[in-house]
Amino acid sequence: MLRIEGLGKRYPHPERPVEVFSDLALDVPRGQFVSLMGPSGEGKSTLLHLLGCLDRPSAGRYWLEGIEVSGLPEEALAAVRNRKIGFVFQSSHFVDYLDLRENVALPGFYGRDSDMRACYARAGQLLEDVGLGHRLHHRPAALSGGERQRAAVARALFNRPCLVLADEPTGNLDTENSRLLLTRLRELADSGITVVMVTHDEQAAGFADRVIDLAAGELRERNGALA
Ligand SMILES: Nc1ncnc2c1ncn2[C@@H]1O[C@H](COP(=O)(O)OP(=O)(O)OP(=O)(O)O)[C@@H](O)[C@H]1O
Repeated sequence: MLRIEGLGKRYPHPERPVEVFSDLALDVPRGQFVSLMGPSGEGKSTLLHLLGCLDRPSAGRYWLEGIEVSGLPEEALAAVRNRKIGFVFQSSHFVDYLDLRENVALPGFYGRDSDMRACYARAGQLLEDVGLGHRLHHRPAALSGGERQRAAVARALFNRPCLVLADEPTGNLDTENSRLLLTRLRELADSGITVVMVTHDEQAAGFADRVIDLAAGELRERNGALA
């Protein structure tokens, strides 16, 4: 479902370019939940950005659902990003003057689906699925951190992505809110959506099917095998 080969990323700098990694390989089947761990500064977020088509690799190739996205022009890449990938970050930002349901429906207004009633119905259902059905008309600022992160998952799912990328999604959450969020990510994977999550938290990683460390420019499976 997701495959990278010889993937490299170098951030340019006039004096000292930063070579984060130069040759990563990884294969993730559909519906697998992968936790990406490893020491700080080794390139986990960088890799997640590449997988999310938010940035381009300096070397190597990337396929998503059989399409080589690393070779696509900017417009096509943006279409892949919008249609196939959902994002959840450590601190999720919402549009303050829109209510929760409008925020979750927002990706639909930019996309193919311009039927606003259908968009709102879908947003409402997604919020219901994360236990926020009673907060549809609340402003994002009125929500707790845990509720906001769950709403972020609802928003990430709006365009029916095949891949959800999460960068330390439980970083600011307590144990119970982390559990709720991770349970939802687990359910997504079980329903066939591929999930890649960066985390520093061993307990969070335990919700995944597979734990991979990124260190010293290499991806290494927790069982010791090279990814
Ligand atoms: N835009 C940039 N320009 C230059 N260097 C960058 C840029 N973004 C990241 N880096 C560097 O790339 C390396 C990897 O950063 P990245 O944020 O991917 O690591 P990480 O493993 O996610 O770290 P952490 O666990 O602390 O979040 C770091 O040395 C960082 O300083």
